[in-house]
Amino acid sequence: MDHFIYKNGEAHCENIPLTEIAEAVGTPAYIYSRNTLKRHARRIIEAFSAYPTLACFAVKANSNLSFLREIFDEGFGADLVSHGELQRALKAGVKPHEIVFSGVGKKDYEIRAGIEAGILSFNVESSFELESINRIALDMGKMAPVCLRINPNIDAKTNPKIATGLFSTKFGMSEAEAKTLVTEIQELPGVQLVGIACHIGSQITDLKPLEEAAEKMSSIALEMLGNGHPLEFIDMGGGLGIRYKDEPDPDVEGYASVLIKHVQKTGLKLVIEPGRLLAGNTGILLNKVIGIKKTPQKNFAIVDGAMNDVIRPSLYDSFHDIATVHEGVDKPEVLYDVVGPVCETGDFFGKDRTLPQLHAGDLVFLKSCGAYAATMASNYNSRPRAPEVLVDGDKYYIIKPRETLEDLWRGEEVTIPGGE
Ligand SMILES: Cc1ncc(COP(=O)(O)O)c(C=O)c1O
Ligand SMILES: N[C@@H](CCCC[NH3+])C(=O)O
Repeated sequence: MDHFIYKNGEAHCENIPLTEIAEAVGTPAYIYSRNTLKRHARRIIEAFSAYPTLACFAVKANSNLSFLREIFDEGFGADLVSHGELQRALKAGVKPHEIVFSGVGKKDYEIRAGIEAGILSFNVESSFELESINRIALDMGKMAPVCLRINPNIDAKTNPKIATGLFSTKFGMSEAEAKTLVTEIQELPGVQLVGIACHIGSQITDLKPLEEAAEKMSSIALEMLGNGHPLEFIDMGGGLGIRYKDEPDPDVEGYASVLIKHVQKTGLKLVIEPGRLLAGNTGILLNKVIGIKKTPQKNFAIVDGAMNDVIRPSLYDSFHDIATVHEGVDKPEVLYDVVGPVCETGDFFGKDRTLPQLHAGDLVFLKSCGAYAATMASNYNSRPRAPEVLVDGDKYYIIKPRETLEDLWRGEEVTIPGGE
């Protein structure tokens, strides 16, 4: 979050005071630092430059078109999970042959669109999906590139809701099933094997499980290559975690070296799918205090952002740091639950947070909202989606305007015969 800094007692994103953005676009608003994003992207590319690697940004982390454009301009491909993400990535200028398409339940129209676009690979998660891809490709007179997503049964030591590499989850297939399917693929004229993939989870702060996965995947690849299966790459997924609270800063170079150490034994190209690592600490959600409510037990700071804007605290009990836009050095410190206006007890951004005393109208910001914030937003309680702003030095751009109240209502109603 190093491009969000206090100057003259007031928080800025790069050179722009957050108060200026609040005046221009209102609150709540997502604000991203372009230079932080560029720096993160370049650090990843540099860390993997010692080995032939394709870094595919996990579009689910942040699918704003301008945000994506910045990432693709730095040489990233895309990891996607839906037709919608495919369209957004293409619109933002990704090279189609640098796209991997993940997901346990791809529908026929999504598979067709991926084949039409000419993507690098479908990361196949089941035998039924392999059959669908083969059927659709043959129907289109094409051959679809596929990669088998293996579940390596490794504990990523992260929040269970975002762990994906254990057999108890719906993701991937066992090593045994993958070994059966690689042979079956030879009999399927509509698909061509290009690789194997895994993704063991998200917000992983220990390199050990990631290394264990790389070791396991490399040994599976060596065995498949030995049996004459023509692999081109190993896709190690994403997952390296960031600092939300007291986690270590991500060791991008250490991460690159543990993956490369094992994958290079196979001679295959490496694919990675980072999401949070690029985007998470590039952005904030700026909020205004609507009012302060005191009860015998608590002080509630009720802000205008809510769980529909950033759902991570409500959904995963995730910690996001909260700060005031004005430093408030001369103010007494008070313990607050920072909550939104949504009609749910679970609508909170932070509990028992010590902040300089707040009043209605004060601006507070929720940190680490560059990933899995705007993309997980909803219209719950019929609230409009917040705008997104990209700051670049002395300038800022509204890269998505606030949804208007009319947008929320328009085209929604179908009047049934006899209805009003
Ligand atoms: C298949 C796949 N790839 C990549 C990612 C991106 O993960 P992260 O944002 O933790 O890097 C995810 C999300 O967990 C995923 O499911
Ligand atoms: N949405 C999750 C992570 C992504 C999981 C995707 N497999 C989060 O906010 O942390």
